[in-house]
Amino acid sequence: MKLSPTVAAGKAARSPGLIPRVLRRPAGAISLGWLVLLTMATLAASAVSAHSPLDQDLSHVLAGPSGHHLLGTDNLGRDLLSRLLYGGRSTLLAVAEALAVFLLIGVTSGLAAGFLGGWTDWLVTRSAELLFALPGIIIVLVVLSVFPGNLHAAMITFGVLGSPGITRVLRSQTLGIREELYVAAAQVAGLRRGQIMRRHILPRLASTVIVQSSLFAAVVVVIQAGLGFLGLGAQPPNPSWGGLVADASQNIDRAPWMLVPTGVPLVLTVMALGILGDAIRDAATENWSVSKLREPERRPKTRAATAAPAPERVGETGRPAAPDDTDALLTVRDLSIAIGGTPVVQRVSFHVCAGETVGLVGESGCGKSVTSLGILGLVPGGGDITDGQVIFNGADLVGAPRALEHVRGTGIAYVSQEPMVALDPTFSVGDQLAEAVRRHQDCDRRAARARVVELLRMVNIPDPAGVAKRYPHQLSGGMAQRVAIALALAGDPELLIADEPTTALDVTVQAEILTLLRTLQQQTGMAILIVTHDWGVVADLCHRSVVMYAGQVVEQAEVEQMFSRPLHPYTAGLLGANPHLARHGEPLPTIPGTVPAPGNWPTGCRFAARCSLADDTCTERPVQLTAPAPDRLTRCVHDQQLLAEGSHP
Ligand SMILES: Nc1ncnc2c1ncn2[C@@H]1O[C@H](COP(=O)(O)OP(=O)(O)OP(=O)(O)O)[C@@H](O)[C@H]1O
Repeated sequence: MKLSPTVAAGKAARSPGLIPRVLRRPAGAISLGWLVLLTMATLAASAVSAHSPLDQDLSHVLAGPSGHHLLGTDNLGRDLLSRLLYGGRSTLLAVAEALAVFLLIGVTSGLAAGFLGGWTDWLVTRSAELLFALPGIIIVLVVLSVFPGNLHAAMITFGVLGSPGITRVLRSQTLGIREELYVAAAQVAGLRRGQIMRRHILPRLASTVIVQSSLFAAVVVVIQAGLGFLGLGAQPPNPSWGGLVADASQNIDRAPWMLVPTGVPLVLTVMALGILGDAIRDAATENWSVSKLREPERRPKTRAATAAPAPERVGETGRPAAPDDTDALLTVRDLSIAIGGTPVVQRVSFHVCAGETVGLVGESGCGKSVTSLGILGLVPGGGDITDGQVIFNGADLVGAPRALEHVRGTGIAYVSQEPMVALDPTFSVGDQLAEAVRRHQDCDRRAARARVVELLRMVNIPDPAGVAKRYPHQLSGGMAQRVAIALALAGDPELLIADEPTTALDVTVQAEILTLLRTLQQQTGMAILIVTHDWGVVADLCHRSVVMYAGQVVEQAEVEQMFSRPLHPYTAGLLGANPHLARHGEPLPTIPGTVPAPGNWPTGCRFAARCSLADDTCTERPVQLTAPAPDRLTRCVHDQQLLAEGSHP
């Protein structure tokens, strides 16, 4: 599965914080400075101006600025500075009211629609479209005609009518975040949906919320001033910014100066809110550029097998025979999965027994990751399980969200191929682990912290207390994978699904992680389903292996048997392409052709186009799995021939 790299940079954006980064921008600093100054001045109006906004001095009407009246007076001799500041209070109150409603509705509905999908999404999207279609300002005028002079009602109405804007933005952002693996990891760990939205998605939306709020506040200031100008705001003699502009425009012939103290603050405030929104957006995104991402410790896939222990070690440990699936901890039975209506996994069956390690092997795109996520009810790309069963400890998890909630984290844990993406960038390692520990154990903060250190020690992290304080972006790839494993262990799972846990790691680190998994399995007795394309990993860790090709299981066997006598030409081809078997100076053997894409699967054997044994019988009809020998399953019409020949890679 391919993953977005953006999350890895998330925490990088925290240092330094958002406010210092906004202040580093001159436009941001000036805008914020103006808004803070204005807010403080309006709140402390009585201290800033010695005059009351209602006091009339008919001997000084329409006067210009003077020591006594710093901004002059209006046509009734009232102090303009005082009226401006007191009028600002009603503007601030209007902004606060409209913004509160705007955020309450917009954030809640956008988050819920994007994360929950389904009918919630449908309802929210349709409601937003309906609100968008309404003529906002006319509705506000109607409200004011029903509740004359009631600015609170007008602003609450305006907040409701403005909310679809932020709802749509947050919904689409949440749709993207929902697909990221750390959200899947939080689900796997058993977090409830409300907790995931609040703790893992909302923080990622914070900068968007601030930007949208700032832009909406600018609109509210304009609307509130407009209503005041029309005489629909604060009733005379109470001051309002719109009313002041109206007074100034009526006296423009006699006292043009009056427009300056009444109009300029309004214009500056609207501009400051707009510019501040831009500055916050720029500051929030500056550390998210891909160029600033820490390069993951990548390596070409072929080198993995070179570094991994050689297949000759198979069988050294005296592994058990293929167990009967009636004792299985996990039984996947005829599992079919479709994404966007296209089948990507078809009638996949296998099982994993307690304490056993099973390898799910195949080329890229064969459906290994989708199958392993499907087990946990987390099919990517909005896909669905269309058929089959996933039986864990006797209970079918398909279409059973409650059972899944109980199983995730404690029954089955998941470690992904991209640990940096699986960890939430907005929380420290210690916080994430402590959250997982407290979810699974009834313990206080202190006990959770102690358990965090113990877990980090279990995965061989040096200085566990120090590492607990770090954020994911401060970890190396190997360390992040150890933390991801520690997170998975927090619920003492019976089964760990590890999806290519070493793919994104450096060669030396890969071997350490594999050793760690083996040690942890010995210590805890948990079963492991490991998704891999690397025979070295299979040889080193697995008891049995399940080979997938083009969405189907094509062979299953005990690892020793599969290595010594593959009963499917695809398995034989994959084993033959093992870099360990390459002769010096000769090109690495490969299987010609590529895996057919979902939607383009042929009717007969899906491997036929690449198979040297293929004949007409292969392409006539779908090939069924057969058991040509005890504990062996293969999907090949030439199974008896392969068995008789004792095919070797
Ligand atoms: N989010 C998604 N949206 C659409 N299609 C997807 C999505 N994830 C996987 N698929 C499709 O499902 C099929 C199986 O993908 P899957 O990731 O399970 O393969 P894989 O065997 O695990 O390969 P890899 O090792 O590259 O992850 C592929 O054809 C892929 O295109």
